[in-house]
Amino acid sequence: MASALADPEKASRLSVIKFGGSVLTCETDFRAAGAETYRHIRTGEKAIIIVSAIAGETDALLRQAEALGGSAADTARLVRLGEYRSAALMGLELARLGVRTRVLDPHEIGLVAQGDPLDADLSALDEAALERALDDADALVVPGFTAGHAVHGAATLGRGGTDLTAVFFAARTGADRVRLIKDVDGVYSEDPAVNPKAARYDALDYDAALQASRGLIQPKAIEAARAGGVVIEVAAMGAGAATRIAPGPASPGRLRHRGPMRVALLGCGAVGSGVLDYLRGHPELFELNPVLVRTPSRRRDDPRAAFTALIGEALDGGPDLVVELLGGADGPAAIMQGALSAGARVVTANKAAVARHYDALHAGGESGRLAYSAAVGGGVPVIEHVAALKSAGLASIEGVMNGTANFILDRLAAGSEFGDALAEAQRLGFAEADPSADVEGHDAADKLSILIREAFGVALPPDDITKQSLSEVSADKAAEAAARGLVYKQIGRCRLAGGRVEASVSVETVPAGHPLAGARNEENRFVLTDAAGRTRALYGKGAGRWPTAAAVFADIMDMRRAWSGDERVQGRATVRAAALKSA
Ligand SMILES: NC(=O)C1=CN([C@@H]2O[C@H](COP(=O)(O)OP(=O)(O)OC[C@H]3O[C@@H](n4cnc5c(N)ncnc54)[C@H](O)[C@@H]3O)[C@@H](O)[C@H]2O)C=CC1
Ligand SMILES: N[C@@H](CC=O)C(=O)O
Repeated sequence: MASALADPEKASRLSVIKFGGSVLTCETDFRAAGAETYRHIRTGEKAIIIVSAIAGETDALLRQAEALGGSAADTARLVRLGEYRSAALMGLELARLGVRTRVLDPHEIGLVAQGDPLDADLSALDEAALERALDDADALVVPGFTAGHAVHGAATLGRGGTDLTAVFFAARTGADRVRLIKDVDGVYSEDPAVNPKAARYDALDYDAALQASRGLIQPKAIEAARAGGVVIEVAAMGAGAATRIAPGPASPGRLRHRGPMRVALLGCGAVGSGVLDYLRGHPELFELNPVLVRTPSRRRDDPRAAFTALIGEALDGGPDLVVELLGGADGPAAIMQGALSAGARVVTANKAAVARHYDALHAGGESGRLAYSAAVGGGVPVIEHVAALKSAGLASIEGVMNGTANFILDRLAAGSEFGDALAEAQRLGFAEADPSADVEGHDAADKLSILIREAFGVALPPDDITKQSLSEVSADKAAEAAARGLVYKQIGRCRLAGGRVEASVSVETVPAGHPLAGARNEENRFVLTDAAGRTRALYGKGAGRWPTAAAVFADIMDMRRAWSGDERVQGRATVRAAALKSA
């Protein structure tokens, strides 16, 4: 099918992901759905997210319509509200993580159906409108199950119709992946909740899928996939493996279930507390040791976990995974080295420890056992992009890479006092425990030092990077700059010149039209440039509980998949050199 999105480079980086009512059982489930979406975005994919109503809402709305006894078209108008609500909740969750997101109602993208208004078939989509929306967003959220209707104004697509919406979008956009997220890890010969001995399939053709997946996938969606040549993946939240529904022979495949991974969480502050919530959302995947905090007595009323001040208790029994979120450099680095030597995997957001102990933390460690995506950029997946674009020959990186500094400068520009702006950044959980790290540029230098390692393989300790302090900037100076069309920014820069790396953290004014000038609040921005002058810009939230915890949790889920042998998951290589734009 012809499509404005059929450009192979764009289409191969586009996923359609559908979250059904079995995984959206209550409002807190949107947190897990957001984390699942972020996992795709951070590998460089764009995603169209199709959502169902929260479980039970459609039935309740149908009962309400039935009691009133209106027309089919008015029933469709009422029943669609469950999906509209889910789309809004998903948009809010993704925005909280800093994912550039747009929620689109059917009329904004010309999504139209025909036939019975309560069991309609999708017939039209304005692909050009969708492509325009994708230009400025990494995730588009669309309510499933509903569309406009030329005759009746509104329609729903029959039970399970969100599957049909997802397949229709995949067919029309040329996306190479449509993933239906369910509460099972694939299609079984029968419902495994009823018959635990039912056989799971790795692959099924469309006819076999129609037989096996009754009650799991809407039959109209399977027929639409067959007609549109769409490969459907059916998977559980967070899983790599999926059942693929595509032309070809059926292939049974039982997954190896390893049970919960034992996790030691060290630190439960701004970031650790968010990570604890994510971990608790998956009791089937993670078993928590007592969480390391300074004062367990202050946690008496926190029912989420057991707490301890003793590192020995936190690491008791040799956990499979250590998540370090303490802050500081030497102490945490020693703990992480010990854990790696003992064979554990380690995830951290600690840039000071990684920058200062890079060699020790990478020495002897099996590759892939240490991950620190959140250490640079918070929720902006800059380390992933640098790793993937390295082969294109990166020449320089510049960016706003400290959320607190950017937040303060933004507030100064709005007339706030320096002290008030800093206090607010601390209250919001952006600042380091010692905020002079943010203000004096040490934190940005730590991040730059890590990026230099990842991009150029060169060791440049953070202490050797020149820095400028923010403290010279005031509201008056910011106002003077604004009158001249300039904006103050703290900018980290590094570039490879004649085999040597030059790097600095400066506080300077840039013209309002500069790519870094528009960074607002705690936002981070990065511009990666290759030797041919092609650039790639990355934007997102660089600090704060949820964006950072989502990045940490994405690393944790990668570790869990590797640990359990569930590695059939898209990797970092999804970000391609083609993602670089000519200047
Ligand atoms: N807050 C943010 O936006 C981001 C933070 N990070 C990094 O994540 C890490 C954690 O940051 P936050 O959660 O913001 O810090 P935080 O200060 O809010 O939390 C750290 C927690 O660990 C506890 N802690 C420290 N040393 C301890 C020890 N020896 N024993 C027991 N408890 C101890 C502290 O009491 C505190 O509750 C840091 O390395 C930070 O640089 C990275 C990206 C963003
Ligand atoms: N203090 C840091 C936290 C994230 O790395 C910042 O403000 O950027």
